[in-house]
Amino acid sequence: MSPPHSPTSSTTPAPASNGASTPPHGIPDSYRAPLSLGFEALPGDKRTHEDLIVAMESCVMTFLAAPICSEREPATLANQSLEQLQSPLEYDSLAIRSPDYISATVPTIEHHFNETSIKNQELRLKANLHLKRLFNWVGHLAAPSILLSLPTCPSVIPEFARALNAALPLVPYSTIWIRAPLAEESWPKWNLLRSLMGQSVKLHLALVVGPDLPMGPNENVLANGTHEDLVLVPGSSHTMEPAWARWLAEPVASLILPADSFLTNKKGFPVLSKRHQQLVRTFLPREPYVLITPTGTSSSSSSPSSTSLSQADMSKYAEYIKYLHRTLPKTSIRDRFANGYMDYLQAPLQPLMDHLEAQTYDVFERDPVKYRKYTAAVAECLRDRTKTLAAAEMIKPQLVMVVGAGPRGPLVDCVLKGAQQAKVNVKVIAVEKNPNALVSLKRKQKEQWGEALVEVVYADMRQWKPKEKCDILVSELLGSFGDNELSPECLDGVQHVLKDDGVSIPQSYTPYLAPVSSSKLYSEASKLKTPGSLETSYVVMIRNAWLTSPVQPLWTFSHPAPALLPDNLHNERYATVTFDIGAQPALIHGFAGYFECVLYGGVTMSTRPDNHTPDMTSWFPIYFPIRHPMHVPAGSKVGVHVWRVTGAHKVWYEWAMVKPDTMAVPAAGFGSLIHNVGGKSHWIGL
Ligand SMILES: C[S@@+](CC[C@H](N)C(=O)[O-])C[C@H]1O[C@@H](n2cnc3c(N)ncnc32)[C@H](O)[C@@H]1O
Repeated sequence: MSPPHSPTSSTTPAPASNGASTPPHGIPDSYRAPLSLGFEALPGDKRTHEDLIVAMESCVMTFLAAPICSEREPATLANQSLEQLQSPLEYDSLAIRSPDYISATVPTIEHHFNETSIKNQELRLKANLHLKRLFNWVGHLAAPSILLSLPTCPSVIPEFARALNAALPLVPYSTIWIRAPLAEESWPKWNLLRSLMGQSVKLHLALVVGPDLPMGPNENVLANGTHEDLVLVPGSSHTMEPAWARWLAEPVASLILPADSFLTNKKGFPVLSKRHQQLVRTFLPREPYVLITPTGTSSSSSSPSSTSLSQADMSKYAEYIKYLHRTLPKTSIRDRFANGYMDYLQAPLQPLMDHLEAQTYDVFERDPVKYRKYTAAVAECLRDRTKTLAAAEMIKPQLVMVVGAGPRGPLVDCVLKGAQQAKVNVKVIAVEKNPNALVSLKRKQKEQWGEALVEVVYADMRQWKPKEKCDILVSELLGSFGDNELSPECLDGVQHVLKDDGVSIPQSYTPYLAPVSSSKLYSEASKLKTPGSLETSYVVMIRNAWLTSPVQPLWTFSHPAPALLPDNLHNERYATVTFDIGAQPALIHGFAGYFECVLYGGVTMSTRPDNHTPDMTSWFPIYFPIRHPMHVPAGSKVGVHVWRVTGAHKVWYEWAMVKPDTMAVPAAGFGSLIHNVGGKSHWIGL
């Protein structure tokens, strides 16, 4: 486990747990993410801003998107002079004229960046002036967001990116929503834009979910509408089609549903196809602004057409989306636990070097699943150890040592419960090095267990010299990456107390990893601005991300360790794993780590996304960033090299990502350099 620890940012709530975070309190079973639902008024709509707000409220919607200008923009700015575009806006030319209702309004802007304008110096200047003029007005109104379309032609994107960069300071309170169709060809363009803009955190996506949803080249939708080869949705137990998964890694602020993406049911009401429903249901828990837009925004176009929706129609669409939201599956225990901590980076705990706080232990103990697993493991182990004993020998209790017992000794309770289930006598010794935890542990011994049944010892397990050896050694010293809270080093130091045929629970553990694409995690780590923030691992409930390939194992630690070498050399590890990138190119931001643990025999615990122990909340995944996001083409490979290195007083990881098929020299843009050399940015104290 990893307990509560210092948050990496002062603005986010502080979490805690087994390499994990403090769970949110009091989220009811029925909790659902809130729904923000709005409609889009198109250019040329004659209604005033106030009329649109009234229409929005009468449909019980929460926001609207509407053009800033009252007239539809002509296709070019040829008829406007440079002087006109430099002068203040005319009151009559504006549709959004005051900050009234601005918090419920997303102004939309028709820009003029296209193949013609970028080749004509005057038109290019005009397109820039026009954008700045409107951004200036939006900045004046302090609108929370602005919506504008991704240029369709890739050659236009560098100029568009530069113009946006230049205009961003004019809208300090706004985020930019880039309207782009959810289509294969959109992603490289979006990726180019945000890369040119330096991964700006102000840039978000407004994804247009058109009538034709993309499908990967080798994918197959079965006759019953289900998909052959689903991928996991990070931070949940759900799956989705591979061609859509990459969008989960993007900062999707809004989901735009054009009216022509809906079908009409027998009663004449708009409904979505099964695939559309699955897609919308996957995104809804991420709380996007759902925007209904009139017919004509097909998946191949990023600009809306010009037919408005009647109020009666809008209400029908709104009702349907509300129905989808109402009927979302119940939030899982894990999701409720992690609510508010999704994508929130935390420094991994150091339970060996630091003394954990009371609140951290409280968090650990809120996960009944882990303790049920330990109880089952102890019971199975006790049965196995005693099945060949004669009745007379059964009278002598099995000696079980719980090392790192914590303040309330929940693992001691597991041992006693397991012994009861196995009908085997036990004697328990609980060892703890945290003096504050001893206070409550002693009290529990006195008031609940009794001194005859449970002995309490204040000691660092590595230096402890008990009089007798034990049958079973129980511990829980695991971090989000398995061995990253120094379970191997602690258990090596205490394995001399185990009889020759004694058993350690856990018996072994194995870290797993997968490349992760997540501009969110990367920008959160970059934002920290601490030296080495991109060479440090973070415990984080990963959600806004795409695992580009299935997880693979690195190495295994088994206990008792077969041989101990001087200077802890036997606990050094190196592994290299190669991942196939599927049918879509990706931008990799590092790798995500998990672990699997064999407690005893068939009793296991796992945080792997593909076989996570149901409802277990004790561990969040771990994120290892790379300094330079790595572009990988479809069908290529990514190699990850990880070292576990030990020194006299510390243990650390070093890592590098490379492209094994090109053998490109690691450098910015190709692959990462070796990170955290010598543990310079992050290490775990022995
Ligand atoms: C992750 S907590 C687990 C607490 C409790 N066993 C549970 O499962 O809820 C690990 C505990 O091991 C203790 N610990 C870590 N290293 C230790 C050492 N070398 N000797 C004794 N206790 C240690 C910590 O103080 C902490 O209480």
